[in-house]
Amino acid sequence: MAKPHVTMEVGNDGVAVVTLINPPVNALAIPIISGLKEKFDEATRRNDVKALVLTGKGGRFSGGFDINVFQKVHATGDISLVPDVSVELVVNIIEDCKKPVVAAVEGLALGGGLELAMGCHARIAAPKTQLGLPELSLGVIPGFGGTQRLPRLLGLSKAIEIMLLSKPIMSEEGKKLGLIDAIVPSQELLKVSRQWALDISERRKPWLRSLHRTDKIGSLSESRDVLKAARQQAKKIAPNMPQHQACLDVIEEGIIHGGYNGVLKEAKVFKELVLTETAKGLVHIFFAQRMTSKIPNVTDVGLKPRHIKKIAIIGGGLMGSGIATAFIVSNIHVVLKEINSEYLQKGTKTIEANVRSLVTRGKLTRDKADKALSMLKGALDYSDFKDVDMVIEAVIESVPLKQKIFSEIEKICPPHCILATNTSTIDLNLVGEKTSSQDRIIGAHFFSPAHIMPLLEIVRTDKTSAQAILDLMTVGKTIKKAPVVVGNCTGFAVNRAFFPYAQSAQLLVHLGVDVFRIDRLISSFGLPMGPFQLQDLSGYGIAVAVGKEFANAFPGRTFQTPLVDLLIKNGRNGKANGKGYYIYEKGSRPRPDPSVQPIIEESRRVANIMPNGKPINITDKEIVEMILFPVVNEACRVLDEGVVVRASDLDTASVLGMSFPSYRGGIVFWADLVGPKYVYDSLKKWSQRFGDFYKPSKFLEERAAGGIPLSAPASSSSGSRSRM
Ligand SMILES: C[C@H](O)CC(=O)SCCNC(=O)CCNC(=O)[C@H](O)C(C)(C)COP(=O)(O)OP(=O)(O)OC[C@H]1O[C@@H](n2cnc3c(N)ncnc32)[C@H](O)[C@@H]1OP(=O)(O)O
Repeated sequence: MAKPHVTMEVGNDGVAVVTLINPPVNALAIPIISGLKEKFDEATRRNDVKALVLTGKGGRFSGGFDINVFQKVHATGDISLVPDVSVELVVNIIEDCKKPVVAAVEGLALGGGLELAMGCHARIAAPKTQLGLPELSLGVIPGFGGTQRLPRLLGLSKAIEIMLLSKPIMSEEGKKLGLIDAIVPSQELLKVSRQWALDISERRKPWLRSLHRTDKIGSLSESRDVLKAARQQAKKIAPNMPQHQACLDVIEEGIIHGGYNGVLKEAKVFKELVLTETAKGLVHIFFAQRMTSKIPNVTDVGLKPRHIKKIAIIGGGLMGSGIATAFIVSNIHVVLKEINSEYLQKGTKTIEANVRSLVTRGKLTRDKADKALSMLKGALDYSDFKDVDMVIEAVIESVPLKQKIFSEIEKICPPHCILATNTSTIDLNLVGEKTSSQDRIIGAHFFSPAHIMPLLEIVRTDKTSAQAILDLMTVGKTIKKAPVVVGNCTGFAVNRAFFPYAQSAQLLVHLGVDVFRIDRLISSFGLPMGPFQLQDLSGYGIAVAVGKEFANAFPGRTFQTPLVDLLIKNGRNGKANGKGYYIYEKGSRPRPDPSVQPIIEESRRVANIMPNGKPINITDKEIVEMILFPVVNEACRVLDEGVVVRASDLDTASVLGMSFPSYRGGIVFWADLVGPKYVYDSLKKWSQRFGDFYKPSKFLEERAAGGIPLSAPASSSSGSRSRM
């Protein structure tokens, strides 16, 4: 592949077209930035150049500054790797250029890409071009003048919304708001941009420098009101992250002291933010998510994904109907099979409600909702299975039932059909034991609610074919899931690594710690809710069933709580019946229920594990660590057994499947920041006090002793096995 570079072609009309070339997204790598300086310098000096057009090759203007540079800064701590672009290039060379510069924008202009375009004197875009400043989602702020120019081009409120939410707009909206000067068909983009540039040079069109504009900013007091409201919003949406408030401070600087001072402050704050742990975590997750689509011997052996047009789902319960929803809204035909018409009707109703809720939340238009529902067909037998490309079984967790279903569908479905199960715990070899189609058997483990949660764990056995894995990965992306390929074991990667999460919380309660204190602390750490509220939400039946599975699979390191059974005995079933640890009332947030205390007390008496019968004394920090370090410990076993291809896959899976905060980089990345030795020492100390639940794994012990990060590849410590 050619190295990133910039070209310049000067036409007979006197327009120099400067083109960014760095496929696939023309990221602004260091050679691109130096190439831009060079070409602009040449164009300014040449007498035959009257005006410039800046564009990107391959139908995409630019995806922004090269994020690999951030990764290098994080690895080395050397911030000087980030070049000075905002003043040197965007202000001095582009915006203050003596010849007019027009940006010809197509496909996408994100981050630094849009910032370059905003430094130009006009912007012409192709239809449906994405425009945005998503830097906050990487833990930084726009650093090439975006915090100053965006508000000046389209007004403060909208600019803040685009930056705080990291949400791009389309060029059509950009045109209405004033960010884009004209929208023209892709094939005319360069022609119109050239003419526009000449028109500016001949004063037929205005020569505008965005940084100098004030017409859209409003009065100082209006701006302060907008900023105040935005600060409140930022506190809510990003409580543990520094970049949102920092972005607003920098915008304010520009409003009070002028755009140029704003740019100077922006450059300083940008560099400070690059070095934060938040930026490290978010940049790590950016690349980790993209790595999940690279599976050795699957995605690198020249296989072509087959097109999946029609699928069948067996079981219309909560999971089955959620999965069906995910497929039909992506225009894939679904046959939903149930055992009787009552269950089928129930499943269909749930799907309709799911689709309606997507419309209500603005995620789907009414037309698309109608189209989606027309892709669904109910069935009570297998007659519609003859031409399906994939079956996903989503019935209750019963081995004999699943075995029966798989031997039936093997006979009825076409030979290319993928036979998938949505089991969350059962060994896939058992599921497929009664078939001779082991190569087509695969796990498609969705997370509830399946039409919303982004993770799809693709579980493979030793016998699953590479083609089946590739097909499921591909259709997974079509239905907008993030597929992570994992190996076969109880709980697979996510539920396996996180089973100690709920159990450790239960253990702490039985050592005398308050349920609601635990939930508050875990929420403050950054998970959307604590373990007890989560248990209320997912229902106690699941907690009991899953608890048993893990106790059987991993005896000696599970805590079997008496509390859930007692809650059920007392008529509580969590959110489902409005009574759990919390009280659930329509229209109000869940409130801690004081009447649950006597049940907790009874459970403590039954478990009888408090040292000397007294509650333990424990700090807030210890509570968080005693809940999350056992997860790290199990994650170590997942890594050691090769259940994931690489440690960063478990990071992605923890963020997308368990809502572990992305700004902490995922479970393994976070543990490496905390330090394997510290995690090991803490677990060791607790195991001596509270038993084997906390006993450090061999993998953790070795890594801690050797000073090796948990994320280092398997060969970094001895004895790792592989299930992949
Ligand atoms: C100073 C400035 O203000 C700071 C900045 O500009 S920071 C950067 C701001 N820009 C962004 O956040 C955009 C990040 N990129 C994206 O959101 C998406 O990649 C995209 C919408 C541009 C394209 O999405 P999509 O077509 O699905 O392709 P996707 O798989 O994500 O990316 C394709 C490849 O480009 C790479 N890439 C995308 N944007 C990149 C960037 N800004 N820098 C480096 N590499 C980038 C990806 O890592 C991926 O590489 P791979 O093929 O080796 O895995």
